[in-house]
Amino acid sequence: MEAIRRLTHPQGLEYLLIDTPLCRAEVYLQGAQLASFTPKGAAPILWMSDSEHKKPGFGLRGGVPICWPWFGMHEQADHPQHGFARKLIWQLVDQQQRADGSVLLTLELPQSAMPSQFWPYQCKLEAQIELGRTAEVQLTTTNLDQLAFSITQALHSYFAINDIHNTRVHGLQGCHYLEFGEQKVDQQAFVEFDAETDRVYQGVPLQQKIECPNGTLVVERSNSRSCVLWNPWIAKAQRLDRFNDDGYLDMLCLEASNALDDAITIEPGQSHTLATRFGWE
Ligand SMILES: O=P(O)(O)OC[C@H]1O[C@@H](O)[C@H](O)[C@@H](O)[C@@H]1O
Repeated sequence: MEAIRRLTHPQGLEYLLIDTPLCRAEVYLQGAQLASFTPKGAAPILWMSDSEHKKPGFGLRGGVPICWPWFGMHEQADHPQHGFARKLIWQLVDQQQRADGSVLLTLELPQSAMPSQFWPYQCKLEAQIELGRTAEVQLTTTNLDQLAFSITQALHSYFAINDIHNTRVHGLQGCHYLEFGEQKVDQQAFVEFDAETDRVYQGVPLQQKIECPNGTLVVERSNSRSCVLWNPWIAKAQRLDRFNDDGYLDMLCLEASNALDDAITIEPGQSHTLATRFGWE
C-alpha cells in the first residue's frame, strides 16, 4: 500500500491518508489540518469530536486547526473567530517520504483564496507537516507586500487525553495567564482540571508535558510566545456545535500561539514560522 494516499471523505472534503511503519495520520486540505495522528503501536495523540460531520466550510473540531491571521475574537464583529485559514482549501505543493521513514507534506493557502475584505495584504502562507514517531506542524507567514502587517495565530492542538479528571499539565508553574478577564499566576507544579479552563499563558517555557492515563505527551513550541490551555467543561460543551455533551471528558487543547499582546509584526520580505511538535514520551 502506498504510504501517502489522496482520498475524498463521503461529505466531500479531500484528505491525505498517511500510513507508514512509524505512524498513521490524516491531513485535510481544508485548513491544512492534521486531523489524526497515531504512532504505530501507541495510543492516538490527537482528538477529533465524535459528532464532527466533516462537511466543507466548517472548521474541523479536532486535530490541529490553524488559526490565522488572528486568534480568538476579532475586534470587528463580522470577522470570524480564529481567522479564516482553517475553513479554506489549501493546496498540496510537495510530499516527501524521507530515509528515516517520516513523511513531510507542504501545503500552501493560495493568495487568491484569502478574503481581501479581511486580509488586504500580499503574503505567502505555508504549512509543513512532518509525521514520524512524533508530529510537527510548522506555519510560515511571508510578507510579500510593500507594508508591514501584524498577525496573531495558533496551532490549536486538540489532544486525546482519555480522562480529564486524571490529567495534569506540567511546565506552567510560575507563569502568568489571562482567563475570563483576570490576570493570574499558576502557583502549583502542575495544572489539574475541575471547571471550564480557557487560559492564555504568556512568556511560557517552550515545552509542556501532559500526563494522562494513556501516558505522557511531550508538547514543544517554537517562535511561540504564548500558549493556550482550553477545556470547555460541562456547560460550554453543551453549547458548542459538533461537540458531544461528554466530549470534554477526553480532550484538552494545548495550543502553540502568539495571541493577545503577542502579535507578530512581519516586515516586507520577512517571514515568521510558528511550530509545534508532539509525541508520547
Ligand atoms: O469554537 P471554536 O471557534 O473552534 O473555538 C474553540 C475554542 O478555542 C480556544 O482556543 C478558545 O480559547 C476558546 O475560547 C474557544 O471556545
